Amino acid sequence: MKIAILGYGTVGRGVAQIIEERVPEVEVARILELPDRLTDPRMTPNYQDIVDDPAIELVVECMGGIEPAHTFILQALNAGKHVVTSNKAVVAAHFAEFAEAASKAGVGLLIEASVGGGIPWIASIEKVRRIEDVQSFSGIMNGTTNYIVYSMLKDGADFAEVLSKAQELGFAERDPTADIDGIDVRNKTIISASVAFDVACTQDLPVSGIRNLTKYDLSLFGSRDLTVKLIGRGVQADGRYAVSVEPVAVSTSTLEANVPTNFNLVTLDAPSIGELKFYGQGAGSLPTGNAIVQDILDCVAGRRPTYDFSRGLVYDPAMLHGPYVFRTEATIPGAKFYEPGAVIVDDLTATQARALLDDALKSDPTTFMAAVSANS
Ligand SMILES: NC(=O)C1=CN([C@@H]2O[C@H](COP(=O)(O)OP(=O)(O)OC[C@H]3O[C@@H](n4cnc5c(N)ncnc54)[C@H](OP(=O)(O)O)[C@@H]3O)[C@@H](O)[C@H]2O)C=CC1
Ligand SMILES: N[C@@H](CC=O)C(=O)O
Repeated sequence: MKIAILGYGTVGRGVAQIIEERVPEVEVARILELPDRLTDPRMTPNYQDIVDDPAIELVVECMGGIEPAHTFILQALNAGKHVVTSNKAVVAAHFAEFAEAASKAGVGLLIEASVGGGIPWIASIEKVRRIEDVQSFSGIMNGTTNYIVYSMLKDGADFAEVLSKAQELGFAERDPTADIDGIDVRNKTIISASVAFDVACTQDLPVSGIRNLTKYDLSLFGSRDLTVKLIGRGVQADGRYAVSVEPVAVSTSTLEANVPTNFNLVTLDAPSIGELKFYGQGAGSLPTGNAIVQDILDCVAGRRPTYDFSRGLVYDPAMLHGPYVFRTEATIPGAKFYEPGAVIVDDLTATQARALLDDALKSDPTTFMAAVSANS
């Protein structure tokens, strides 16, 4: 199969390398590159050269961002080309539109690399769904923030210093605020919920990140045998669902607490299979490239995933609730002493907690908030 790669950066190069070294049945025939970087005869700065070429059967989009990725993906699908993408921002924003275009054109839309990098997460959700509903999912879906927390704890490193190291290593987003403010996990949570629950998941979910996490916060939780992880999660039951993204204080004895460096760990729960955990590299050139090449090979083998967002589950924020700790100088209504400088509110929904955090940030911009896991 002849394919084109849009965007020759960390992920695009990983895809090309894996295909060249290991997958002779696929040929990277064209690469969309910027006009000042045309170093290979396959490269073109003009997308029409790709979309109008009938020999190109599949387009890999790994440019990132919303536009022009959104337009290029739609043009490819409408031209009858399969699309494989790692771009969670554009999939989270336009999933239903892409799915409809792919279905109309009778082509594949494959998005494995958009969540969990090299981990076969989306394919596993789809496999579970052949038999039964996914009741819940949760996990560490962002390598950069896991790497930050891990390095702060292990090496006593400073937040900013580790973040720039994550950028150098190629797994932080171009705009790393997407990582540290939870936006990247929000996109991955939206995509996971869409596939797991058949919902056109709202973009308006409660999202908090680890921007204000300090070494003091880690020692505060550490004194109670807890550590902090940025967790995306979703739950559904009885025609309702809820999703959230927030720092969670988890027991140091859990698998989540012990996930090192930039690894991811995602979990799903379903009635007959029970709890399933998936661990691996959630980012990086070759792991992410590997997930894309797996999607390409699935497409060659005829796999055309279908996505159905018509189930009509109702969003119910009350489904996700529990205790929340705030390290702040602001006054938090209903809060009790937790540790010096920190208070706890016994039961809040994720949405209520996010609203309290917004209020607290007005008087103390350094406020940090974390949910306390039920297993702690
Ligand atoms: N890096 C990772 O580990 C992972 C990344 N992803 C996702 O994959 C996507 C790609 O990520 P990554 O490879 O890291 O990003 P990079 O920034 O390394 O690569 C993107 C490349 O696309 C180029 N590009 C952007 N717009 C255009 C355009 N209009 N025409 C031609 N080239 C263009 C960029 O050029 P320039 O730099 O000059 O703008 C850059 O070379 C993103 O959506 C990201 O979120 C998903 C999983 C893991
Ligand atoms: N920035 C992301 C890249 C992969 O999705 C991360 O750190 O996990």
